[in-house]
Amino acid sequence: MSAAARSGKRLVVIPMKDPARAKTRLVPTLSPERRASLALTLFRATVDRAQEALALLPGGGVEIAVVTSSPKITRLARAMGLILIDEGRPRGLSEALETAADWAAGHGYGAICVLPGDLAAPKPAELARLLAHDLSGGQMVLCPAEDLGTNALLAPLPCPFRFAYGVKSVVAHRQAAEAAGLCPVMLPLASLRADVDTADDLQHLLAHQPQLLMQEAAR
Ligand SMILES: Nc1nc2c(ncn2[C@@H]2O[C@H](COP(=O)(O)OP(=O)(O)OP(=O)(O)O)[C@@H](O)[C@H]2O)c(=O)[nH]1
Ligand SMILES: O=C(O)[C@H](O)COP(=O)(O)O
Repeated sequence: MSAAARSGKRLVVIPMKDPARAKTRLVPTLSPERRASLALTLFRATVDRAQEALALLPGGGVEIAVVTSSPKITRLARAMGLILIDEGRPRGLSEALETAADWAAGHGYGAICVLPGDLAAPKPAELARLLAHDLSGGQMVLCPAEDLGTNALLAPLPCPFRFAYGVKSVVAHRQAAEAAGLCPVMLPLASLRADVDTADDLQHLLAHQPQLLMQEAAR
């Protein structure tokens, strides 16, 4: 497909570390094997939900990519039929996403939607609502996490501000987008408020989505 034909298209980008280096906040709670397994479970669940969301959208204007430096995630993403973006040497989440946004702009996509790979249970209908959001009038969209992280972001390409993932990043992203002349819209989607970072998040997942962890054990 030519760049011109893609300009109305949107790219969902899921950033993913190597599972062996992931979920370090759970070091006191889980063994290295279980941390890696949890990271993979959450990644697969996020991809599945994103694929279900795409099926709800008419017209096929959205594709899914993974940005990673991990050989294991590269193999898995290929097997899942996803677009692969090589982040090169790992330099952090915002830098990996800058690489992905540059790649997407260079390949003619008109907008990027960043979804972290550790969302516990995003609802496909809510993801579809985000992915279909109108970006006319310079809008961009932020879905805040409970802890004021950024659990989803939809921005036009080329992206006129730099990513600022980290503590209270939704505030930083809002300010950066405004400073770049965009109009940030806060979209507090209920199923995108939680990700799985801490032992408390994991307890919540076990209490409310035990089937997610059982599916992985059965693989
Ligand atoms: N490609 C890429 N993805 C990253 C990087 N850092 C974090 N991620 C991904 O971004 C999402 C949110 O990551 P974090 O919560 O910051 O990291 P985590 O490994 O899940 O957990 P912690 O180690 O406890 O911070 C997850 O899908 C991570 O795999 C990075 O440097 N490169
Ligand atoms: O800005 C953020 O949301 C975080 O850096 C990435 O998400 P998490 O650490 O809350 O998973």
